[in-house]
Amino acid sequence: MGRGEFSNIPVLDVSPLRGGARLEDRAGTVAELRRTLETIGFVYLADHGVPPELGERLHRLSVQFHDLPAEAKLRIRMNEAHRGYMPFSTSTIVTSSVATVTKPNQSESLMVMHDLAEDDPAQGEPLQGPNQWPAEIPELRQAALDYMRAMSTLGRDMAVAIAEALDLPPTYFLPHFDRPTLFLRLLHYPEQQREEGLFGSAPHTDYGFITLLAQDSVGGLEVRNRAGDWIPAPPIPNTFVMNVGDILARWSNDRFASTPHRVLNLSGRERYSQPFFYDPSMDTVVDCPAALLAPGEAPRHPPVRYGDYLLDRLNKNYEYRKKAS
Ligand SMILES: O=C(O)CCC(=O)C(=O)O
Ligand SMILES: [Fe+2]
Repeated sequence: MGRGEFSNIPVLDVSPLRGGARLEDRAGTVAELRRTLETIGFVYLADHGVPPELGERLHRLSVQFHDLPAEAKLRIRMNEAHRGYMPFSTSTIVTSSVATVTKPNQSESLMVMHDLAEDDPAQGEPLQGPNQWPAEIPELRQAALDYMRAMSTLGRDMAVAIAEALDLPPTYFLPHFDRPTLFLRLLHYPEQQREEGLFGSAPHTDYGFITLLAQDSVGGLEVRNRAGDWIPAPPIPNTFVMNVGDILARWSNDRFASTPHRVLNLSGRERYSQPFFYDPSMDTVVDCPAALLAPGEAPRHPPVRYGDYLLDRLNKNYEYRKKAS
């Protein structure tokens, strides 16, 4: 199967990739992971070790949050540190390499990032600041933090497996995730009409390393193959959809595919989803490992500091940041 040639997204049992499994038990799963990240860039993770109650609890609280009156949500409107509530019609993906996007996404969301202690020396640096929690739902904070912790364990397991899939030492990426940049986005998509150029989430690729998505039972996520067909990525209970982001594609010298996807919620129901973006430390320099290059071959991209790259993308795509940049 060549790059982009797919008509469905496979389910991978990743229990052999969880911490502690022996190398010889991992080889088959790693090979399958390599194949699917090269050709599709998307895969469902089954038997991933994240307790289902954590995601279910967060989902219930996300529904409660989005049910709050607009004034309550707007009290925690997104801050300069990229944490808080994003109302409808405030993000337009102008950096999309995939489509000319002009209509804002039909979604609202609460953005949570890695939590910083008040006395953390990084406080005040770009994207390092306080999370904002709704006073009306005090349980949300702990539920989100518990979920992010469990998902970070899975993210780290996947970073090890991804290194193996690239024939790098298993620990290759770990120093780059010393202080990982984490985003948990609690998204709400109202039902929408079919209309030219109107999307819950317009066609885009993700910025970061990997995305681990939990979605409810409604469906609407679609992934583009090489022929230009949009392949559904329907909900499968107790799995996450994992996909390769642009910075992993770049790190891998484009061996792994950061594949365009979109959300269209034509179901007639409200849709909720919880993508978790597991990204490297802000200070990490993303540079193609020499081991991925043939003798004399040049890397396809110059090295970039992840934090600089990320700020550039965010400044272009989010209304609230445009004035500042
Ligand atoms: O809600 C979804 O299913 C996908 C969301 C997404 O693609 C994103 O937030 O990057
Ligand atoms: Fe995405």
